[in-house]
Amino acid sequence: MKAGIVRFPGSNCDEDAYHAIADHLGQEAVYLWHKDHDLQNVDLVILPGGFSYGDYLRAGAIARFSPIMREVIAFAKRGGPVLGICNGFQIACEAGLLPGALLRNASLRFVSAPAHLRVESIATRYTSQYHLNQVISIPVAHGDGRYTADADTLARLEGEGQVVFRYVNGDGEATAAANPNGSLRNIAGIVSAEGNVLGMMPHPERALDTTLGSTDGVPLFASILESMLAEVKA
Ligand SMILES: NC(=O)CC[C@H](N)C(=O)O
Repeated sequence: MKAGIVRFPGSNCDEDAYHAIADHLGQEAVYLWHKDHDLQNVDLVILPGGFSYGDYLRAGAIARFSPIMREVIAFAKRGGPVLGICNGFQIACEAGLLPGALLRNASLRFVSAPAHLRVESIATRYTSQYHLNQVISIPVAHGDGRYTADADTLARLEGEGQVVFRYVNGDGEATAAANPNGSLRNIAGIVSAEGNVLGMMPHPERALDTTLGSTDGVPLFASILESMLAEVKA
């Protein structure tokens, strides 16, 4: 598998994403500069976390117009897998690859803390290696993570099983206190209707080593590889 990690001015989780692919999965990883027009035949695009363009206007609102995004959007429309983490989720929403938007945290504060998530769907290429309803610990670090969408979109996401991760407490309950940013329905991550684009505010690439406090991000990257291998065999 060859993964492309997009670097925007202000990306700061690009090297962590590279580390996840190259060192944990042992797969090829390349950086894709935001001004490039060529995806270099990658099998997976990662839109990493950070503060692209300093989050000016709105997080992700400028990055969405970077030249590489035209290629990323075309890749996604062809069914190519795109993983948007944190700022990458914001960019994916701004680019129309995922429905809804990420607003300023309800607290108006940047939040950096471990968060419990419940895995709401294992029928995705990103979560097949988890158990359904598994409660995992993945860190969040954002100022603009409050997921919002209109009522029809929310109903569709819930009805079609597109809500993939929800903020919960340690007992797996989606309470208001467990919600770090005020996201509607405690939504932490969603997948596109076609299943190829996943956006999530928490950082699975920061939960791959025991020294960092959690290895609960490992199954996410393992799921991606597993789905690629299954496609090669098919
Ligand atoms: N770590 C991240 O990607 C978070 C940055 C993001 N732009 C924010 O909401 O603050």
